Amino acid sequence: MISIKDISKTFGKQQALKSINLEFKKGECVALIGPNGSGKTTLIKIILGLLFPTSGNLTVNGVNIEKNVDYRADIGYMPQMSRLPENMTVAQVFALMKRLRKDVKELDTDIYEAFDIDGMSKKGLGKLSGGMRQKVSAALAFLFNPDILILDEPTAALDPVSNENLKQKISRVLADGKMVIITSHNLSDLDGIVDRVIYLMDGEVYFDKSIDELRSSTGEERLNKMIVKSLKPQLV
Ligand SMILES: Nc1ncnc2c1ncn2[C@@H]1O[C@H](COP(=O)(O)OP(=O)(O)OP(=O)(O)O)[C@@H](O)[C@H]1O
Repeated sequence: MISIKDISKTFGKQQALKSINLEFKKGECVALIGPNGSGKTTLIKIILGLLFPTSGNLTVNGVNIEKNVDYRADIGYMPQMSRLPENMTVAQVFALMKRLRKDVKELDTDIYEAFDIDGMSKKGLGKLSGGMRQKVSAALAFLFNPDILILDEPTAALDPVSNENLKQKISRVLADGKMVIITSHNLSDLDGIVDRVIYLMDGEVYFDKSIDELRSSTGEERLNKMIVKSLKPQLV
């Protein structure tokens, strides 16, 4: 579905990504984790076409993304910091997005309903709490039934019930054959939903392993313990 070949990205003298090679397949839920500044958001932005790589090649469903940007319609993105237009109400932003995506006939309103977006529809986006903003971003990410979901720290501001609602929704879309890439520093949020872990460090893939491999190599059941045991002692 997504094929990343030799992708590097530099910002001035800072090399944010160093020759990354990765393949993402249908139905996979991949955790993209690593320390602050390891390159997770840069990689996500490159997949989304929001940043161009300095070198390398990226194809989505076989199409080189530099040649065709239509692939973006197949990706639902929940950013770490949503840049929502502050002067619009919640209702207005959903109306606008629906007008822009008239091509999508079947909307997925599960998260919209679970998060009671109607209940905040008259509020201005600039007046929402952090958790409310995250709920609006999540509802928008799922709304147009994308094949690929990219969720950057999706649970950081969510209350426990909403967090659980989101996890259940992720499991359902995976069962439908969609692909999910998720980043989080809170590894317990990823327990039970991810089936592969990519650990980035200093812009490089430090390891890329399935949960089954991690379980058998570490003898642990919880993701955070698997990760700690998989890192060299000096890095823990
Ligand atoms: N627009 C930019 N200009 C200059 N440097 C940048 C820019 N964006 C990212 N970087 C640098 O690239 C490196 C990787 O940053 P990135 O945001 O991808 O890390 P991250 O793994 O997402 O971190 P975090 O866990 O803190 O969100 C960092 O050293 C960062 O300072």
